[in-house]
Amino acid sequence: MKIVVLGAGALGAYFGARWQEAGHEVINLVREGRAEQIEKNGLKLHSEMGNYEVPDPVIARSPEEIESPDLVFLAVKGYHLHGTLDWLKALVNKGAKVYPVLNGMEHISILQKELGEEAVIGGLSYIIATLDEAGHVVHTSPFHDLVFGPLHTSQQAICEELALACNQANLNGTLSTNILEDMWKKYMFITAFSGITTAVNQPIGVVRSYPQTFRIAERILTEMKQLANAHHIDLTDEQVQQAFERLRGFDHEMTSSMHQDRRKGLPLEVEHLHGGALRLGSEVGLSMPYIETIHAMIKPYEEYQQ
Ligand SMILES: NC(=O)C1=CN([C@@H]2O[C@H](COP(=O)(O)OP(=O)(O)OC[C@H]3O[C@@H](n4cnc5c(N)ncnc54)[C@H](OP(=O)(O)O)[C@@H]3O)[C@@H](O)[C@H]2O)C=CC1
Ligand SMILES: CC(C)(CO)C(=O)C(=O)O
Repeated sequence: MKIVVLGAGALGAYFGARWQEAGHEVINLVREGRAEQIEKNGLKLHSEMGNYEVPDPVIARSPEEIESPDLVFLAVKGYHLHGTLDWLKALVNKGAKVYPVLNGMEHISILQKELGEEAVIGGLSYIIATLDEAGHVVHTSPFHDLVFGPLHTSQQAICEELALACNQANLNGTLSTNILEDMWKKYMFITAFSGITTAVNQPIGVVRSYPQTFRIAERILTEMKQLANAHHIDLTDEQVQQAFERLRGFDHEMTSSMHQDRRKGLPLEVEHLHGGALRLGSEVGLSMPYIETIHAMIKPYEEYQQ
């Protein structure tokens, strides 16, 4: 497959390198700063699942340099989504479908509105990855999972092609039969996990040792389940409990990517995740006091620089 990685940061560069390792054609469509970093330092993965250095990372600085793309793997932060729309439109006009892996849900309707419903595949990822000072990927989880599935009937073939590409690569790819439900399940989980760890500024083990604090995570899961139900997605109380058990089972030091960003003084995706949930709630007249409080607590750190 010919895959364009738009957002060749921690997650995008990781999966792009894995596809390239498996023999697929991968082009990193990047802005100037990242282009210079990759040209200077190369593209390396330091990974629990196997280190890898991309022999000749392919870089493009504009979609005009790219012919006949099959797929755009979109892995920017929520607050950078609008800045990618012109490049995405150019690539969709050249025939590409877009596979976004951003946490959250709001980006899907924005992308569908801007690019057309046929262009946007559903998707998500489970991985823990970050960039080091050289711009190399540091992958610290034993999982590196991609889930994707059609949001439009015309997308079955490209999803099957992607499933094949994932099978050939050193990663776990799943072609979902209900991608919307899978995305909402992750949205429910990440809103609670990133919300509580970022607001408290502690990893999950510390949160768990204060039952009254940990209970807030369960309340957020419940509010997200109600939100999903109000949007006709059939999440259940049992799935809330499974997500809560997952938080119970994490290692003491485990934390969310949003909390890692807070620790590094980087901008936070709170508006895309928690703000997005509140906007989706107000569309259906649902009040979500725990999410509203967590959103308000994290908001002052949104643009925080240490
Ligand atoms: N990291 C993780 O472990 C996980 C992340 N996610 C989700 O994946 C998404 C990406 O996260 P992550 O990889 O950590 O983020 P990073 O910040 O590491 O990478 C994002 C990249 O997007 C690039 N970018 C931003 N705007 C543009 C643009 N207009 N054109 C080209 N490139 C652009 C940035 O480059 P530049 O240097 O130019 O700013 C940066 O390299 C987020 O939504 C996150 O929630 C989900 C699961 C786990
Ligand atoms: C839950 C986790 C760690 C797994 O992908 C994640 O998505 C994040 O923290 O952003």
